[in-house]
Amino acid sequence: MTFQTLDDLDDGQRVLVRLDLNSPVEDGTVQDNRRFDRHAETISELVDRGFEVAVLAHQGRPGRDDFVSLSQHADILTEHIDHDVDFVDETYGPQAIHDIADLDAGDVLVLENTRMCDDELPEEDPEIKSQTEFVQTLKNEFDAYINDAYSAAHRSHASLVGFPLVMDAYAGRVMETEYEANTAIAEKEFDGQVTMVVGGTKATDVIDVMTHLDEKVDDFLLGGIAGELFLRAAGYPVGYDIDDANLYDEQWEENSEKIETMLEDHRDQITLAVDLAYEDEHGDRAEQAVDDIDEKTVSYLDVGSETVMEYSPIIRDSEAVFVKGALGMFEDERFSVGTAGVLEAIADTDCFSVVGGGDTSRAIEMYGMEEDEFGHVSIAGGAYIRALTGAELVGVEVLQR
Ligand SMILES: Nc1ncnc2c1ncn2[C@@H]1O[C@H](COP(=O)(O)OP(=O)(O)O)[C@@H](O)[C@H]1O
Ligand SMILES: O=C(OP(=O)(O)O)[C@H](O)COP(=O)(O)O
Repeated sequence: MTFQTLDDLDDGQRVLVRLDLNSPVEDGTVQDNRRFDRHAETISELVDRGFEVAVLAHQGRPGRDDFVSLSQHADILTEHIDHDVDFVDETYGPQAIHDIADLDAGDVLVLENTRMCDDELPEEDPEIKSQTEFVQTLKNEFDAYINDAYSAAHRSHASLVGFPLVMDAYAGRVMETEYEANTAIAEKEFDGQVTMVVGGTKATDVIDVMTHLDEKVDDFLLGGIAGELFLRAAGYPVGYDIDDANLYDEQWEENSEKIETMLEDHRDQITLAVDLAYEDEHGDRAEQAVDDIDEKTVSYLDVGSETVMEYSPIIRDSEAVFVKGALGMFEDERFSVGTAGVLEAIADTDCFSVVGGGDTSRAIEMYGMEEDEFGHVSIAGGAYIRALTGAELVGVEVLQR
């Protein structure tokens, strides 16, 4: 490992710490999850060592329902570290600078959602990000920058790649452990069948990575939004938006060519759902074989039971299984059949497994499984599958300079 860690940092300094607290939001309420647990270890260590700590993090994407303030995150973090965490509703404005100046040893202050600043997005070269007003203003307030956000390290955003170019930069404990685990996993070789379960809502991330994993992975089992897009490419009348959610059409525009090429060149490596589940007029789960769908009139929220029956033996025969993204909206028990079914099949075998994703890893406890039934549970989704390809993550690269 070539980056500096908290072991290289003298106690008691004023530090700017980038966490990934990006969480599911239900009806405006931020849901506690494994990311808080893991980052709490880094923050607790900094508090115990007398650092003055300001936290940078993002939540959601502009224009989506999950794009909310970090005020609730500060409260959740308080519970996890059993120590007061303050919040200021600015990222680098005058009030934020004032509150940062007021920090004493052991204080923790969460700054507002980085994605509320114009400079944070879009993805640009680290050099450009390092010159933004956001980075240039905050850098003067701190002795060092710590990046603990491995799960966001595939994004070239200001708060992730700008600071290491203009400040002393270190990896936090989560960055360190996730980097070590995922790099070792990427280097593993398997004699037997390697399976990747691909779901979730961020189809663009997974499709891009799938095109680089076709030699490493023998079988991709599809579900979630990516699964429906693949079904669309295979000629089924699904995989487009029928409401305001904007889950499918934009990602279809971005990826349709890649999906069609994957289907043409690697059809034998791709297993698609044979049935899908939706909410019927009584509010119950109903299932429909994909061959019987003439027109998409409902939102499909899970893969069906037949699909789980087809995926389970493939998992049982695998030497390694990688999961990225949920097969359905598992937070609602009616639509947990696909995600819980696949995770249970993995837990029941002695294959090597990795379950990744801030959201997906929540399903483990939610459906009565234990973390130690899996080889590695990563709080990263897109970052970990990108690491599997052997590619460096931009946020890690800048720490290694
Ligand atoms: N068919 C679907 N419709 C709506 N949401 C879905 C569907 N399938 C999966 N999801 C949602 O995907 C989320 C996980 O997406 P994503 O962020 O890509 O994965 P992760 O957080 O695991 O990286 C879950 O919260 C789940 O509710
Ligand atoms: O949740 C995240 O990624 P993940 O869903 O792939 O685990 C990261 O916080 C990155 O968020 P983004 O995909 O909105 O850039």
